[in-house]
Amino acid sequence: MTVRPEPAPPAPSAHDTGAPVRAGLVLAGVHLSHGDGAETVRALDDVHLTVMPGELVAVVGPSGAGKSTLLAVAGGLARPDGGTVTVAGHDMTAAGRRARAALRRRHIGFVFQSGNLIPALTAADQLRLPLRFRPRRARPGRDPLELLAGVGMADRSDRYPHQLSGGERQRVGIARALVTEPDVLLVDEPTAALDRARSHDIVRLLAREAAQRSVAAVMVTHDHDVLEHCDTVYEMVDGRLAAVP
Ligand SMILES: Nc1ncnc2c1ncn2[C@@H]1O[C@H](COP(=O)(O)OP(=O)(O)OP(=O)(O)O)[C@@H](O)[C@H]1O
Repeated sequence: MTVRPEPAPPAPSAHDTGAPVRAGLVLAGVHLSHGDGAETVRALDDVHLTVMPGELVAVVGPSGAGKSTLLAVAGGLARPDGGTVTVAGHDMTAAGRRARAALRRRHIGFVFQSGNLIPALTAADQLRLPLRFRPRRARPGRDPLELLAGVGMADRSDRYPHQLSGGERQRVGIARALVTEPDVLLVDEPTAALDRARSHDIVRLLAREAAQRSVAAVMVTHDHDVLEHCDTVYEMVDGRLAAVP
């Protein structure tokens, strides 16, 4: 695990071409408040974050610090009050609602706490669904069965969620998020329902996929055990994000 001071350094050059590598995700001066009047909560307070392709960033912090809000804004699910969010070079904050939804489907994969799978679909069909609904000009996507094999689920591709363990459901959830070949992966507490060994397996898998597929990945977690697999760790406190010294 390496810890990097904030703000992130300039993009490095690609070894083979000398071309600059474009950041997968950039949040610059992002603010967001919930509620109004005396009830206002500043959930994000001047947040800066740069995640390069291939990098797995962890965000830790106390309950209510703003971590889920950070993922919602990074994923274009919520619009910040100020600042910009850029995904694979596209300014999400400048885009209208429909354009933002298209950018989200084209460039972003989400992984949720417990997999969030659809009960009536087999593991393979969980992956086929987002491929069917991908927007025009999106990448063709990965082969669902190959991808399931890659996450250790080759012999369970025809199982339904209730026939899978918590760790297996999470593997399917990760594969589903990756099947559309996103530039950015946003991961919310992936180990919350898992034991220690499974938790390490899942975060190792996330780090491997991010590195091999040049995905910029952000994982929110309360699980300090798994931080060793992450490239950079940030802490969020009262809406402010800081690199962990
Ligand atoms: N829709 C909302 N309306 C009003 N306040 C909200 C809303 N969503 C979140 N908040 C408040 O914003 C702050 C940040 O919430 P957020 O869910 O981002 O925290 P978190 O760090 O993800 O917490 P946890 O670790 O418990 O999931 C909290 O004070 C929360 O109560």
